[in-house]
Amino acid sequence: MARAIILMMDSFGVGASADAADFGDVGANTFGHIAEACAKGEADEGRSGPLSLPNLEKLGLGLLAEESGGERPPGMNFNGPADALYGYAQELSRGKDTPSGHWEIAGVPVLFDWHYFPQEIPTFPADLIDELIAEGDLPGILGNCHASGTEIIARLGSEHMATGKPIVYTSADSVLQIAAHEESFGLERLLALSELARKKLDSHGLRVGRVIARPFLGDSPDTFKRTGNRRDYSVLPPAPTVLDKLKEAGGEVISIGKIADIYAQQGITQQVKASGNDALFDATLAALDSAPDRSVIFPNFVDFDMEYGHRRNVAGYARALEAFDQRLPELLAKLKDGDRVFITADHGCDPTWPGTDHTREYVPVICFGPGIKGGNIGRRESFADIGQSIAQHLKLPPTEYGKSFL
Ligand SMILES: O=P(O)(O)O[C@H]1O[C@H](CO)[C@@H](O)[C@H]1O
Ligand SMILES: [Mn+2]
Ligand SMILES: [Mn+2]
Repeated sequence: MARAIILMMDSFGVGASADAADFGDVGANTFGHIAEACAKGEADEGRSGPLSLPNLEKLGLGLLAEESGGERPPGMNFNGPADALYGYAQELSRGKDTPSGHWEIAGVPVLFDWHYFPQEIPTFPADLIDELIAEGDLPGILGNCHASGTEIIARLGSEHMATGKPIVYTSADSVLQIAAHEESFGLERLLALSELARKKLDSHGLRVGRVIARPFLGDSPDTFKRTGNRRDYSVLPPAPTVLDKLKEAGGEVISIGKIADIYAQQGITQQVKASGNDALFDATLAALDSAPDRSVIFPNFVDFDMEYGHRRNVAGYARALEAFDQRLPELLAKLKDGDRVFITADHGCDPTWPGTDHTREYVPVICFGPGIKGGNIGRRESFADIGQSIAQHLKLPPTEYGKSFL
């Protein structure tokens, strides 16, 4: 049995990378700053005291974070030896966005520049929006600016419901996001409009990473809440990833949560939907019971990023980390000979950092499984080392980028 399980802790950075200055992120450290706030008693909502991650610590998380961030995050007292291979990786891709991070982990760094919308109002090109309004049969749009997704539905949600104009916005990422009410506007209509926006961007030659449909419910700024029916419409990865190689070889690639969307359905053989970190973990455990030899089981734990990182909610992020840590023994108990678990992240999103966007950081690289001897694998030059290690483990043709640590 040879299987790979990739636990993607979306946005769990472990310290500003060497090129963080290019992104205005020198000093950012998602993990380090959460641990500091916890140690100071500043993250006591729904939890209390120093950050407690005993299971991740035994896998080398504190040890690797000391190297990547320059000091041991407070609360991390385990001195080894670790039960896992542990290190950290810098990103070759030029963006600190979700597709870049994910594709690079699967062996395909993004070496071109995405199209980003300017910090102006209106932010989107007039001809693009005119076509979207005409072909989408809309009375107009709201927003047309940079925004945080929860803030903009609180501000414009009521006007949206009254006028039927969808809220179209972007962020520091290469994204066009459309928020609309699931009932008053309609979920199917929102998804169709998002697909249309994807086609329009492509036909205008704009290399925008993703169109994201952001459905929400509620009837007032206090009750508006985004639902689990979010959909991402990504461009295709520029080259075959290790997932494509496994699918091609007849293996199973099981997407749990938004993975399939992030890879634009490429190289995916099964899709499991789940919303929220706990349900995603449950689905991962269920997949472990059924996945055959030569499988990749790939969940994305999106709450870290979407619910806490972007919302700059330190206590919430700490709670989610502790909850994730507490579930790891369930996963360990299910591993079979030949299983290799990889724990990593796609970028940072330091909840103590100014603004609401991602931060350019190193990501953790942890690998363990039955019979594996732990040890320090140091600083990896690309996230692609994970893809290459998976290619080797599953006896697939090598990926173009990355060095195996197995
Ligand atoms: O503020 P919200 O809508 O959550 O947007 C965030 O989510 C997007 C996709 O992950 C990112 O581009 C980021 O800006
Ligand atoms: Mn992400
Ligand atoms: Mn994000």
